[in-house]
Amino acid sequence: MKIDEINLYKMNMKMKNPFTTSFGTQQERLFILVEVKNEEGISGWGECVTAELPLYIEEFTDSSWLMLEKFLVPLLLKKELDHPDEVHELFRPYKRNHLAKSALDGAVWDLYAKTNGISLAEALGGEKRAIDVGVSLGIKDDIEDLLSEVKEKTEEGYKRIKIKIKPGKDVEVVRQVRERFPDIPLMVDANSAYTLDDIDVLKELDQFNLMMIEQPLTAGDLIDHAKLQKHLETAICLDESIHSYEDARQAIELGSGRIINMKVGRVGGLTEAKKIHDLCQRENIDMWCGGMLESGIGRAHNIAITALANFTLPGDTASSSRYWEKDIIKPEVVAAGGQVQVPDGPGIGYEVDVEELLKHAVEKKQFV
Ligand SMILES: O=C(O)CCC(=O)C1=CC=C[C@@H](O)[C@@H]1C(=O)O
Ligand SMILES: [Mg+2]
Repeated sequence: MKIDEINLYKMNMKMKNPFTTSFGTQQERLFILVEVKNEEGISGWGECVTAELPLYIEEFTDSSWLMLEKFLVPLLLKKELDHPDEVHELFRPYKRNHLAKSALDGAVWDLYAKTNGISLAEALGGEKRAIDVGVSLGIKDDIEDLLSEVKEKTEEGYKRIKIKIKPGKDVEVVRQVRERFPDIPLMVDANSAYTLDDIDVLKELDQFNLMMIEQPLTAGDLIDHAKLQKHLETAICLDESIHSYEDARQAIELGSGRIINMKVGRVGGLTEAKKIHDLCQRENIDMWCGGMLESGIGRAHNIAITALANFTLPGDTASSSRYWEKDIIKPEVVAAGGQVQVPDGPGIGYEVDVEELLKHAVEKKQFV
């Protein structure tokens, strides 16, 4: 397939509700969509899941826009490719910038699947017809707001509830959730808000039968997580510490955690995500697919990768309606009974609603 045209769209979409984590609050999502077209005019779509500020990772939307425009698009434009795996190799000379790389990687995978008349899930080797999904709840000022959201989402059938914690909003919050909901599958995500000095607080979480404690310590750390895991009954799940196959290999060897939250953007795309999946499958490391408050295009990619067998735990791919008044795909992603059906149409399996997309595009750039 020849990448004949590439379009970048800088998007500004307002989420229904603010989303608060240990490092800040988002409601206006400023991110990038990328479209790659072949000579027949077929489009593949990808999403660069940056935010306006570099709070979760060092990349941010304006930096990724520049990275795409100045370095990555010129490498890919007019290239003849046999397989999407070649994109990862093309981009290798430039360091990191994984969210930007992932957007183009994902768009080429979508185009490849479409031109071969298969679903993206099938192209990746996924066989699930439906995936189990959970939901990630932001930090709330009032515990009653959190408890009512846990009740609402549990009644909607989500297969697990993820709540955010940070110093001062941790043990007591989890205690009250557990007292109200003693049996629900429950996990916490600390977004690197703790250090080994907080080991006593983190050990107190062991009493709540949590599925996992996600990324308690510094982003990128493997050593201290390995030390901490030895003191915890609860599994540590790594998010911001796993940016590549190499990170995953070292984390497994060190015992830094027992679960990996796969975010396709964080690792630089579907090709690397698949490599990490296969490693975790060989090493019996549980995985699930994390979310980055994506639009429907990013959600579609998350559904496709989650169709692979070693995505053994419910991920963050909740319904479009949890985030958006109106998503930019048709149909929207719908979680029913804690499951999302894996589309079997070509590529991502959803139609991109370009008219709706353009309403939120604050900038567009075409490369031909
Ligand atoms: O997309 C979703 O619903 C998951 C959102 C979520 O939990 C996160 C999004 C982006 C970065 C982080 O704040 C956090 C995470 O760490 O998973
Ligand atoms: Mg996380």
